[in-house]
Amino acid sequence: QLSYNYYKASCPNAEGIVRRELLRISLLDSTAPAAFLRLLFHDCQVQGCDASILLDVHGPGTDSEMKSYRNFAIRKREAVEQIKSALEAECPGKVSCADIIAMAARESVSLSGGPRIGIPLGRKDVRTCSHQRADSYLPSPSISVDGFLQTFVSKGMSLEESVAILGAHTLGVGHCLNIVDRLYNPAPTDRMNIAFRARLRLKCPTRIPLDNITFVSNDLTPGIFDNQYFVRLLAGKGLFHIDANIAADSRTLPIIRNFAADQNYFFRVFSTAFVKLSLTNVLSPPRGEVRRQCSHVN
Ligand code: HEM
Ligand SMILES: [Ca+2]
Ligand SMILES: [Ca+2]
Repeated sequence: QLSYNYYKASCPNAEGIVRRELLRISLLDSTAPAAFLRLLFHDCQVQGCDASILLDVHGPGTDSEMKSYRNFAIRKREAVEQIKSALEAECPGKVSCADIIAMAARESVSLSGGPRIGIPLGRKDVRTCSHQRADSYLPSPSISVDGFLQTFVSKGMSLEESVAILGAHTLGVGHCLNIVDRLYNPAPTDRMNIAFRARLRLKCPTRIPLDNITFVSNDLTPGIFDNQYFVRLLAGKGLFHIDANIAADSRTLPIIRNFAADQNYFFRVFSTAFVKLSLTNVLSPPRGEVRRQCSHVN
């Protein structure tokens, strides 16, 4: 059973240690918070929030999810291991890797200027993973609005919460290979701002896969958790198909307008959406374990 004070007796300073380590990591690499936030989504979206994405073991039925092309540019798995080591030093065998991913994502949001979000803890770590499952459950950047809504409504989110959670794209970057089709072969319905497209073409000069080394930021303030992402969507400056598509859909457009106009409102809805994301199909005893090392089952 999850609860807000799960580690009160077994590791009272768990959240403080995660915050301290995350700060240390982010001071060395200011792009780390974006990576941690994406990591939570990519963990929870495949099997549930169970740290399956951290497993390295390659054996029968346990291919690392990192083999999936959908996990392209996932970063900071090794930094989760660093946080884990700090926790093991203080309270060995107590804090699960799944909880560390959730806490690190939560701290990343507030560290970047976003809302402080309370999340229940007590997730356990899974013993299996499959890269095929990652292939089929992680969404493509050109997913339809219907597919996008289904993904999040199935986690108990409202329409508003589904739009808010995509506001995570206020942080971080996208690689050219994920946007070149919009730059060089756009659908007639694609309403990307013309000046924006011209600028992106300069940053992504060719459409060949070499472009996996070039990237552009998700919004103008990729290190700040704010509502700029929604402001930019209204100006035709969304990066990926799905970003642009929700700005062109009559169900989601009014919500984007509200978030662009009122950052506090976005923060409130994002917070409840974040909690729901972090509770996707969690394991609690007798299922699951607390790994000693996040990259390996015990
Ligand atoms: C239908 C849903 C989604 C799609 C299709 C999608 C797609 C993408 C793509 C293609 C990238 C760029 C990867 C790259 O080229 O480096 C990206 C980055 C990112 N996504 Fe999403 N995403 C979705 C939902 C989410 C959610 C729910 C979150 C978090 C709660 C999230 C957080 C992020 C972050 C923070 C980045 C930047 C990562 C970095 O800078 O390392 N995304 N997303
Ligand atoms: Ca998972
Ligand atoms: Ca931003």
